[in-house]
Amino acid sequence: MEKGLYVGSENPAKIASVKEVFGKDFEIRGVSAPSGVSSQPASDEETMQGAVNRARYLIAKTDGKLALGLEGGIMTLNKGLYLCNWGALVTEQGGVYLAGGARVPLPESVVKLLQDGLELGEVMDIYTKQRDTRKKEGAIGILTNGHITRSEMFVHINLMLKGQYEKFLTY
Ligand SMILES: O=P(O)(O)OP(=O)(O)OP(=O)(O)OC[C@H]1O[C@@H](n2cnc3c(O)ncnc32)[C@H](O)[C@@H]1O
Ligand SMILES: [Mg+2]
Repeated sequence: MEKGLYVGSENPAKIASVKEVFGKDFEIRGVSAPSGVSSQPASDEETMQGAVNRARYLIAKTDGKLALGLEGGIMTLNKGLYLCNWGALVTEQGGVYLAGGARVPLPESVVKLLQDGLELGEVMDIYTKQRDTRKKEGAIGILTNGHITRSEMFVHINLMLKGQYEKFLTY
């Protein structure tokens, strides 16, 4: 039987990114897992915690050899709001690997709607007049004119997680 890697999400953009990086060596299973933080994390700390919580939940609840949490959020820097993303890979033995993703400033029109209490996913749908932006190119795709999609951004995070995990195995 293939080794199982559980991803704490049913979002196709997240699952595709994990398949791309870990799919050769693991059977990838996407299942929703509670982040244990706000549905719209508002700092690096909270976003990272959401990723860790999702992964820890799945390593405890499943027979997976590895569990991976990916979390999107926003954070403040120099009075501006930025998109941020974190990934956490947790092993059966309880080891935790962390990696942070790309950050870009959020335009004022987006910030205004976030301050009204909307989630970034909802704001991006209003902004683009489309549905489910978060499952497609994501905020990062919209803000970078399609040069980096949400899935590609998570691929980068997953590669950083995979690399750290591999390094650990060879120590
Ligand atoms: O189903 P899950 O795995 O929860 O996936 P999600 O799309 O809701 O993503 P997160 O929970 O990781 O993100 C937290 C919130 O931030 C929003 N968000 C984060 N990154 C985004 C992106 O690149 N594009 C659109 N929305 C994003 C998302 O819609 C949520 O409201
Ligand atoms: Mg969510």
